[in-house]
Order: sequence, then C-alpha cells, then structure tokens
Amino acid sequence: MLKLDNVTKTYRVGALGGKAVTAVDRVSFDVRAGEVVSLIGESGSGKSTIGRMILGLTPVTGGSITVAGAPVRPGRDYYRSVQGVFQDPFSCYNPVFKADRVFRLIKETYHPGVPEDEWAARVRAAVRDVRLNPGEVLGKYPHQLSGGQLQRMLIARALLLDLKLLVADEITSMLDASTRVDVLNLLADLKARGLAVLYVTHDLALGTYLAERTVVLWRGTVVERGPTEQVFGDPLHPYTRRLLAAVPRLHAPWEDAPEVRSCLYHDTGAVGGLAEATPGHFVACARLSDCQGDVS
Ligand SMILES: Nc1ncnc2c1ncn2[C@@H]1O[C@H](COP(=O)(O)OP(=O)(O)OP(=O)(O)O)[C@@H](O)[C@H]1O
Repeated sequence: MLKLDNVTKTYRVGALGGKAVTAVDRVSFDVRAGEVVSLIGESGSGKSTIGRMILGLTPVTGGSITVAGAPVRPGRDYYRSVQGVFQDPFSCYNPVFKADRVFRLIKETYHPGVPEDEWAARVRAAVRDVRLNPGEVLGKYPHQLSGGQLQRMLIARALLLDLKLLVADEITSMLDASTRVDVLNLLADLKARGLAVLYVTHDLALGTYLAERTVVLWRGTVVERGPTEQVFGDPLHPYTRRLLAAVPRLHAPWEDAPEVRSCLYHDTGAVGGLAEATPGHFVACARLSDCQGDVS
C-alpha cells in the first residue's frame, strides 16, 4: 500500500538557506494493507519528516513515495484515502467552533450530496466505532473534551473517508495510560478493516504492541527493520540494542554505545544499504557514525 524507495529529505537552513541538513537519508520500507508498521527512533531521527512527506506536507528531495502504486499527490482525492493524525489533538481544532465541525468539513468536501439525516447517522456510527458516546461528545467545544476524546474524534473523522493509509504520528504520547490502550486497540481495529497504518513513535513498548513490522531509524537512516518479534527479540544493530536497554542511569551518558564485537554488515560483505540477516530482517552496518552502511 505504502512504499518508500530510497527517500531522502534535505532541509535548507541558515542565512539565505545556505546550509543543508539531511533529515532523512535513503530510507526504504513498505506498509501493506491490513498491517501496522512502527517507525521508531529518538527525537530528531527524522520520523515526523517521513510522515510529512507521505502526507504531501513537504516534498521529498530524492527517491520516491507511492501509495497504492501512485505518487504522493496532495489534494482532495489523495486525502480521501491517506490521512494523518498527530500528537497534539488540540492543535487540529479551532477553539471557537464546536469540535464536531471537523465532521462537517469532511461532508462539505467529500460528501456534499449525502442528505443531512444520513450524514448525521454516519457521523454517529463513526463516533461509536472509536468507542465514544455520540451524546457525550457531539455539540461540545474542544475545551469541553479530553485529549483522548479529541484524538479519537480525529480518527472517527478519518473513518468517514475511503481511508487506505493512516499515518499516526506520536498519537498516544499525550494520553494517559488507559486512554492510550484504547487508542491502540482502535488502531488494531483499523488494521482488521484492511487499513495500512504507519505508527510513528519514540516509545518502543507501544511500537511492539500492535506492529507486525518495525523500522528503526537513527539520524535519518534505517539501521534495522523486520518482523517486530525479530527486531525486538533478536536486535542486531547496536543502536536497536541501545534503544531496548535505554533505562535511565545516573552518571552514564545515554550515548554510550555497546561495544561492537562483530558487524553482520561487514561479515556478509553487504554493500550500501542493509544486510539481510534472516528473511525479512535487515540490518545496517554496526559501526554507527563511522560507516553508516557506506562501506564497500
Ligand atoms: N522545517 C525544518 N527545517 C529545518 N530542519 C528541520 C525541519 N524540520 C525538521 N528539521 C530537522 O530534521 C531533523 C529530523 O526532524 P524530525 O522532526 O523529522 O525528527 P523526529 O524524529 O520526528 O523528532 P521528534 O520525535 O522530536 O518529533 C532534525 O534534525 C530537525 O531539526
């Protein structure tokens, strides 16, 4: 459903855009229909930039992104099947309008011909699908609803479209533990309906919860990707191991990488990109910044 092929993003920064920052560097992975893939990495690793490129909010610098075989083409038709939900639900609502205005905008843009009573029934069904009570949430202003309720209403809004791909960017990070589980279960429901979900997070525990496959991003490059149980159960790259072992320790800088005893990438003679350890489980060079998989 979603395919990224060697995607690179360079931002121009500094005076008159004279300096280039490579936020995403030759990233390739895919997400199939009915699958959740989690994209994991620390702050600044390029996760949101990837999400924004998929949603057509910022152009790619190199490589290609396709959804159902077609390139990203921001516009009404594209957003009918591709939607994003972001970390801060409050920013998606205008505080002076009732929160369910987000549903009205969908009707006006995508379903203008649907009679009002039928539309109201569809909205109520979508709201129930995200485990909210229409009587409790409809007709209220954003400040009268919780973050979790607003987040779920955004997902309900996406359900009113002919959605094929959802980019969920840190959607649970502002929610309390019980609401978080609700929203994750909701994503599992979407998966069961055949949606492709890219679940962007810096939280490994949440990443494992429902993703079939995991992509680990480090400074804009993929260092490991594969079936979630393999990436978490048998992490091959030192960065993945470090993420898994990242419990705060006083006086020990987090940056301390574990000693690299061997590097599958070099051992297998792989060149440029990732070495395949077991079917579908790929890993980059273990020498982190020394090499970044560019050796020959
Ligand atoms: N509009 C921009 N202009 C210049 N640099 C940017 C821009 N947006 C992001 N960057 C840089 O690109 C890199 C990746 O940022 P990005 O927001 O994609 O990371 P992230 O993994 O989503 O981080 P976080 O989890 O903190 O949101 C960072 O170095 C960031 O400073």
